Amino acid sequence: MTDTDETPAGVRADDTRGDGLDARLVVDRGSFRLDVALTAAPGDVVALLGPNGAGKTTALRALAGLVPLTGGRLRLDGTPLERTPPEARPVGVVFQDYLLFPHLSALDNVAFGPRCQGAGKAEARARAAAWLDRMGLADHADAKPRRLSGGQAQRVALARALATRPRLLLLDEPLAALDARTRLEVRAQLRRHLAEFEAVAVLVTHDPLDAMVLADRLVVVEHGRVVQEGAPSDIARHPRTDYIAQLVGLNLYRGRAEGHTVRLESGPAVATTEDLSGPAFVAFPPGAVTLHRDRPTGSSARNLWRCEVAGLETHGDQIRADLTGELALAADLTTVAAAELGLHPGVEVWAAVKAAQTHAYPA
Ligand SMILES: Nc1ncnc2c1ncn2[C@@H]1O[C@H](COP(=O)(O)OP(=O)(O)OP(=O)(O)O)[C@@H](O)[C@H]1O
Repeated sequence: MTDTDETPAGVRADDTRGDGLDARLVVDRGSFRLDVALTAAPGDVVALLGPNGAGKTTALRALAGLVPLTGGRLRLDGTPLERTPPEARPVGVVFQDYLLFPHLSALDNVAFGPRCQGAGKAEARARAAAWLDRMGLADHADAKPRRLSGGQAQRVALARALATRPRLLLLDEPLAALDARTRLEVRAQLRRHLAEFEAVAVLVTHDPLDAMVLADRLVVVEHGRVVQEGAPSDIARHPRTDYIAQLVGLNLYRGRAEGHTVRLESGPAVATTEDLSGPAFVAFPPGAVTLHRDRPTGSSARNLWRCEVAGLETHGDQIRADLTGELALAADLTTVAAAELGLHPGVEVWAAVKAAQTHAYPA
């Protein structure tokens, strides 16, 4: 081990966290240094989020063994992997452009992993067929990648990664190659597959919505360092940097859509302009919320909630208010507006959001 493998105070040096991922990834690339600690329990979906050049892909490649660690540690289910070559790691990777073998059918692409792990041809193909079936692609088993749509190719790539029964699933910008409409559909499917996945999944994205919808926990990386991590809603309401306030500035809730309304799992209903039915997410930016001390009259906003100010934080020339009450949400307002409203923790406010400023997505 190198001198960068420090043990945090209070943690025993031989504590290997038997289950899941326990990593501190230190990678030097010229003048760039990545130094990121990542831990996750089986079943966790962690999103690495950050701007271009932050080091997300480097972290993912280090987990896969495609770039060597300069220092730190990498343990999966208690087993050190630093010296294990990529092909021998129990790790499945879905690359951004999928990297399917063009000359192989979808079935043989998926069977490739189990074959490499020593499965016989028939068994590998049977496993591959079962995965394609699970992905709703049984009818496309014989298709070559060029005949698959973007969404289908993405599912084949996911099936190929999962067919090896990885203990760590890595996804590099899994939705980036898709057009906006396909993306909605594939995001919802990917979310379901990740929810069923029993080991650790780490995905890299610079799309905050993908990160918030797909992951249980966000790890925000800037300049090779973790600047904040936590549950998506906590980060949105308590961003630690101006950059994160802008990046993860999204109020996002789960519920059930019926026409132009999404009834939230815990809380009120949110009016939207989208017409959906079934499980859905609904989101709106903190800037779309207007706050009032008295119940507004004559407002065209269809969404109106009684809230209390839990906290206020300044980000640049904006103030982010953390609100609790009928609905927990973040609201951005100017410092002048905050002063005029006399906002401080404990003050009761009405929060209004126009239906046109919310967006609903299938979940
Ligand atoms: N092969 C390489 N050799 C040297 N430096 C590299 C190499 N690949 C990436 N880097 C540098 O490492 C840093 C992190 O890059 P990385 O691709 O990990 O960032 P990222 O967060 O994934 O960005 P993006 O969202 O643009 O993909 C950048 O400063 C980049 O210039």
